[in-house]
Amino acid sequence: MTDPHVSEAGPGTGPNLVLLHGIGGSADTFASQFAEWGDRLRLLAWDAPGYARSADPEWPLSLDDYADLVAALIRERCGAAHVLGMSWGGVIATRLALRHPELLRSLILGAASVGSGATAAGAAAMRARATELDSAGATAFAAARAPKLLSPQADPSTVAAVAAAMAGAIRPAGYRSAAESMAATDHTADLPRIEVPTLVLCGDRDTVTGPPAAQVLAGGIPGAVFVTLRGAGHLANQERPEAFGAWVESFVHITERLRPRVTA
Ligand SMILES: O=C(O)CC1=CCC(=O)O1
Repeated sequence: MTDPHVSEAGPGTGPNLVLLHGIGGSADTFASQFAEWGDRLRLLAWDAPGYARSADPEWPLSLDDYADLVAALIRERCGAAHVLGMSWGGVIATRLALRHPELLRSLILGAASVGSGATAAGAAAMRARATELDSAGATAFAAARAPKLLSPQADPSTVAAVAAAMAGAIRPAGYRSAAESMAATDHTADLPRIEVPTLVLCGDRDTVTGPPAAQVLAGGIPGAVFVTLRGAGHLANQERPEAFGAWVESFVHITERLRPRVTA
């Protein structure tokens, strides 16, 4: 497989922050974070295989495959990193923390869940999405999906921008592979094994995963910090970038100070 596209910014000295987009996104859905942090954090955001500028996967990838690709990216580009995943990206980041904990300085989960495989209905709904994309096409699919990802207060121009970005990012091969990896995953029993400092964020107006799914993560991961962002829907990093950014940047710097653990 050809290497996925990675958008990069920031000082080579770090701290390094890897950004993993959701199932309807791309590296560009972190535009606000690039604008805010680009001069003080080293940012690396991929277009997952089959999304935006990255080539389609030759076969469907498992969640282990996605996590191992991110692990390879971190090893090649920066050695170790803070990892922020939104939604599906958060599910990949969780698997990365389980499989390659030595590569993570911290784990930051935005609008994430344990995976759609936690319930049979969730898994079926996720698989049905890929079929819907096949039949509707990217533009109509994204136009229908975008309003559900923002709070009811979001202005129409934000909804239109989210729809346009999604339509430009998604293709059937990438989306189907992502949806299948979500549908096949339930991390509930694995959460207590996560040893990486973890921040869980979610918008209080998120009706896709929302506070209940975030609370399962925060309750299951030892020592996790849990933050609810008022007025944000599922795409909290796009809808409330200032509040989202303040929490994430603060957590990155706090966890940087946890190391090295030098004994006196
Ligand atoms: O498109 C959506 O419904 C939002 C979403 C679910 C999983 C993910 O990554 O994004």
